[in-house]
Amino acid sequence: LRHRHSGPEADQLRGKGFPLPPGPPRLPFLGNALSIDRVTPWLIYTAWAEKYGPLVYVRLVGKDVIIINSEEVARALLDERSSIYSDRPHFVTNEFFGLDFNSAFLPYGDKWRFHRKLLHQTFRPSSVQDMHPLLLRKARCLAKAIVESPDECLTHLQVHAGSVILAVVYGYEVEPKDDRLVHTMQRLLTTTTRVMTPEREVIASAFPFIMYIPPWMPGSRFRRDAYESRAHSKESLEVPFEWTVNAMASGNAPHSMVEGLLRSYAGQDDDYDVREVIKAVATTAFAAAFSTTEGTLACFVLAMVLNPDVQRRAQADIDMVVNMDRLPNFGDRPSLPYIDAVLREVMRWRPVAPLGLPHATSRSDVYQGYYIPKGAMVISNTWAMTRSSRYPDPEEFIPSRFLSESGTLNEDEVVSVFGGGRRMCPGRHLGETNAWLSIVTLLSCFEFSKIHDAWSEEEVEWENGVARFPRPFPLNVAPRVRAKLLSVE
Ligand code: HEM
Repeated sequence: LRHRHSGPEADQLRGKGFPLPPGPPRLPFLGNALSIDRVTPWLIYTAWAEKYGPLVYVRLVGKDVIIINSEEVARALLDERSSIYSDRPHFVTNEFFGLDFNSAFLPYGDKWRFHRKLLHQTFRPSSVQDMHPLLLRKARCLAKAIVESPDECLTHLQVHAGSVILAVVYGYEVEPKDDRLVHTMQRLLTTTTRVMTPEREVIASAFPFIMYIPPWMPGSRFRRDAYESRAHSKESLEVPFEWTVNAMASGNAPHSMVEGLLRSYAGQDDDYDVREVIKAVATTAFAAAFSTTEGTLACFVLAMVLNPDVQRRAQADIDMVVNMDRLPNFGDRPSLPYIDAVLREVMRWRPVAPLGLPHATSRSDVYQGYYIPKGAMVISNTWAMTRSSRYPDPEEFIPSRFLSESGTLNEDEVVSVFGGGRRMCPGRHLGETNAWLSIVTLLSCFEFSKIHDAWSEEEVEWENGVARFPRPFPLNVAPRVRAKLLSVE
């Protein structure tokens, strides 16, 4: 976290006697940050919420950290005071590991604004609508792959996630197995997860010299990791981008984010090197979409395995609306509110980003009498928000909580899972449109069930990297009648 000292304005507020929000007692340097359960910190933050309320202050390794535990406070601060709450904390490891190209880590300012503009151009609702034919084709490919090897169902979800985003961003069609570009891009995510740990950030910011230890000295692992990470980062920025540039040069590039942006910015002078920005937003989109998409679908399959009644009801609805001689498509969406309710409940029940991405304050503030320092890291605890009193029995999977009495969808779109304010996920329309189609296609073609009655969620291991979601777990996948349609498509 870059040290943004409290300025005169902050001192004035502090001088007026506003207290910091309540929180746990001050904890020792290093000790506390490292003792916070790194695997599931949101559980500790949620326990603090019960004790201290919706706004918690904690000082972690010498930094101010504000934790927002309720949607009401998130809206009041992240949305309504977005000019203060839209910065990101500065992690020294981002630059060191070559990850500072990522739009999601940029400080609030003009450069970030330009990235957001390009992201919006590609992922706004009307552009996502143009992607419908591509998404339909991909959902059917996924279903076909599962028919062919149902035992690898969860791996197919991963391939599907990569395949959709590489087609959308670069116009690239992946090979069904061992695709070179998928490996390149996956390497970036694996390295990011391995090197970008809170421990490393704590160590690097406390002992910056560790980043300059020569490769032959003890303790140089840090630096060797950095070489590797920077190489992967460069590769994932350059290789797929070059693929699209070459495809454009040969006149057969399909429409994609990179192709569209290169065309619309061709010959335009700007304050930024537009080609470099296009590379950066493209790799960012891949990194942000891949695990969140795979994760949402893996949580969906887990929910179906654990809740056969929900699965039956969802399938009954589909079978009523969609004739057995065809597969569902986007036109069916308004007639299938329960499927949207299932999707919302998946995102609420096991949010793939339980703490979102941290924001930071760009100036000090006072909220409900509490002083919020400038430069504080602001964590939006989505886990707590998706377990609020608005959702009785929050650990139960109950899609009907999103339906009104007449069976239509209610107003609650669980927006907290996409973050808030000006930093809210720009890929949410694509994320949820693709998830809806994948879910409805899977439900129409397959029945998912436990391998035996005693199997429970406790046996699931969780991926805790860029996103949180179940690692492949054993399950039965049986084709339904509609799966036959896939072979004639
Ligand atoms: C279900 C799927 C997804 C979920 C749950 C999700 C969730 C999130 C969350 C919680 C954030 C942090 C927001 C904040 O700081 O307040 C975020 C940021 C972001 N997401 Fe997503 N996301 C999903 C899919 C996608 C997709 C498909 C893309 C791109 C195509 C994408 C691109 C981004 C980008 C670029 C950011 C950084 C925004 C910024 O810093 O300005 N996401 N997402």
